Amino acid sequence: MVVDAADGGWFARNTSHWDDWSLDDLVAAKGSQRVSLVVPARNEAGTVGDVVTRVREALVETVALVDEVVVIDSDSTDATYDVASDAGAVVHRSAEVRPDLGSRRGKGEAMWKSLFVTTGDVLVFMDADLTEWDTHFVPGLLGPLLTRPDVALVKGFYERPGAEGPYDGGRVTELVARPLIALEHPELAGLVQPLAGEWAVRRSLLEALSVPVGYAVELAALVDTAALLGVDAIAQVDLGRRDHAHQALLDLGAMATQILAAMARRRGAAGFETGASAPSSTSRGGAGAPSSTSRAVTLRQYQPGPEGITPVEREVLVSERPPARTLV
Ligand SMILES: O=c1ccn([C@@H]2O[C@H](COP(=O)(O)OP(=O)(O)O[C@H]3O[C@H](CO)[C@@H](O)[C@H](O)[C@H]3O)[C@@H](O)[C@H]2O)c(=O)[nH]1
Ligand SMILES: O=C(O)[C@H](O)COP(=O)(O)O
Repeated sequence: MVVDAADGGWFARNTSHWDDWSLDDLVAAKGSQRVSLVVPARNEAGTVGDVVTRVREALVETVALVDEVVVIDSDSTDATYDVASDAGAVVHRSAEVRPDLGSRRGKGEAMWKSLFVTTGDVLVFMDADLTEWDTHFVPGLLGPLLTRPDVALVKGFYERPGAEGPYDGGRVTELVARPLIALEHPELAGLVQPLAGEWAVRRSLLEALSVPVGYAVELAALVDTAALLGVDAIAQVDLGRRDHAHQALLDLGAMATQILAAMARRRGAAGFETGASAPSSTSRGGAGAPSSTSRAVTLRQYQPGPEGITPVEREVLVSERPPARTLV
């Protein structure tokens, strides 16, 4: 096992395997705590039903480890809501949760909104677009949280088939997240999959964190947890193997922009201080709600067109929601 000096031995202290605990152990350790599985989903009608059905059968009906399966429908235009509902999930449209707080586009927004409609002391997040996975992901993620009071956030990791082989972390992971960690947060270098969408967190922690509305939610949660509680409040679990739907390269450019913006904000970079607009950005007022300034960066990319290379611009939201506990 590799123990990276950069992480101060964190990997060796805080890495487990999903079958280190039996389901019986976990149900006993859970006691009176409540566990919510939260699945943020945008246009995932093809896969969300399978995720919900299998988790319900294995972990709600057969064993009482999960108390509720909640899908947050993130502005889907397909049948995600109905498919998830038919599979037995409690489904909420992100935009309809706490409408007084306004609505933003993005996965982080859906996860933040889940805090207002779930009852769990512990929240487990899982992507809705999984194509290779199993229900042991959920107990695996709960293991350290239910058995170690010092742990507040647990990340999953897995083999994931990619262009570079089974340990390819993913394009944004390898080209953006790991370099950022090496440069600015070496204490997190032991995280095998820092961007994994499969993670678990105590409600008390997530309610204390600022949450980027888009794809920076994962890296921001790690950085902020380490700052708030120390890096040993984070653990990780080997979940085996996972595959998912892959985004196009240009879409991942938007994801990378969101992650870079969240890290720029955390280092207090010019233009990203709290209360400031991002440079080269448009700022739009947001329905008068608290935390309502919606910030966007213009990302210019290029695509071939009939008359040659054509610029294509997209507005990438880089807003963050404030700690939910400040809004109750
Ligand atoms: O606006 C959105 C976009 C996505 N999703 C859902 O979020 C999950 C993950 O989204 P996806 O587009 O599949 O992300 P990936 O390209 O796979 O990105 C990886 O890396 C991201 C950055 O850290 C993480 O947020 C993801 O969970 C992780 O799977 C899926 O269930 C989506 O339906 C939303 O709910 N709202
Ligand atoms: O983790 C990542 O970098 C993103 O999820 C992209 O993954 P992919 O390159 O496997 O699509």
